[in-house]
Amino acid sequence: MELQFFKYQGTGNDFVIIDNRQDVFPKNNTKLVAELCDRRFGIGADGLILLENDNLSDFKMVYFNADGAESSMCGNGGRCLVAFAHYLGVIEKETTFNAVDGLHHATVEGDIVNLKMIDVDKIHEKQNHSFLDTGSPHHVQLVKELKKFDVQKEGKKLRYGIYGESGSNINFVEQKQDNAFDVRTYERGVEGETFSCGTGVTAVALAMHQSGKTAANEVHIHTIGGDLTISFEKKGGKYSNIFLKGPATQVFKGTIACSI
Ligand SMILES: N[C@@H](CCC[C@H](N)C(=O)O)C(=O)O
Repeated sequence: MELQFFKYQGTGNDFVIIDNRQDVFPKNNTKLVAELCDRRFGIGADGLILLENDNLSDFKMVYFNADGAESSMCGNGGRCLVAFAHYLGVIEKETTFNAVDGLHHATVEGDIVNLKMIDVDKIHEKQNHSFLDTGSPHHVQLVKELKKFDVQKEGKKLRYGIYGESGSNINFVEQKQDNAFDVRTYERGVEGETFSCGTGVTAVALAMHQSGKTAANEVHIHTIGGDLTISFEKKGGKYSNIFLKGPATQVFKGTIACSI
């Protein structure tokens, strides 16, 4: 059958998006998801997202990594799905939608989507890194000369080495100004470096604040694929009102033949 799809990107983190309100997509077909995300034999993407009906909110987000497995929250994917819902006319400029980590509020202004992330009250600070969950698990580590850093090799080593089979996403960070950081991320489920990771840069902003590298409540992050801003409040050891803001755009749409 012919499957209609849309391709979106948020700071270079790219996704195949499918309108699944009529329940047309076989969610348990891991092989099909991986094939659609394949950059040579499929459409090509870091992940695939379904937009579905939801009883509690405007729509539901179902996220799969490029390896075909359903996974935890994707921040850039969430921003792209909000842009898609706006394009479809499912929402106007404001929304609340349901995702694997709970309800998310978001606003759309042109191609800028501002997405509220889950509260964070646990940041594990180790000798040379931090670990926290911003909807997905993230290792955050400062390095020197980030541009030259071997993200693929070191990311892969840590992803399995410290965190076992379930793994973690691995973020390498270089501070540029008091409130500005460059970040490169190795994503589990993609098993390689992506151009940007939304839950990852959110984790970086909070970890840098918690460790005293910045006192700012609005942090600017530069990734390979573009710039994102993270704002938050901290009260009694808990980070809340965390917002991830940046561009999310439709790249192309089409149909693909698949045997489902
Ligand atoms: N690219 C994402 C993170 C996607 C989930 C991640 N690969 C995982 O399985 O933990 C983002 O923008 O947050």
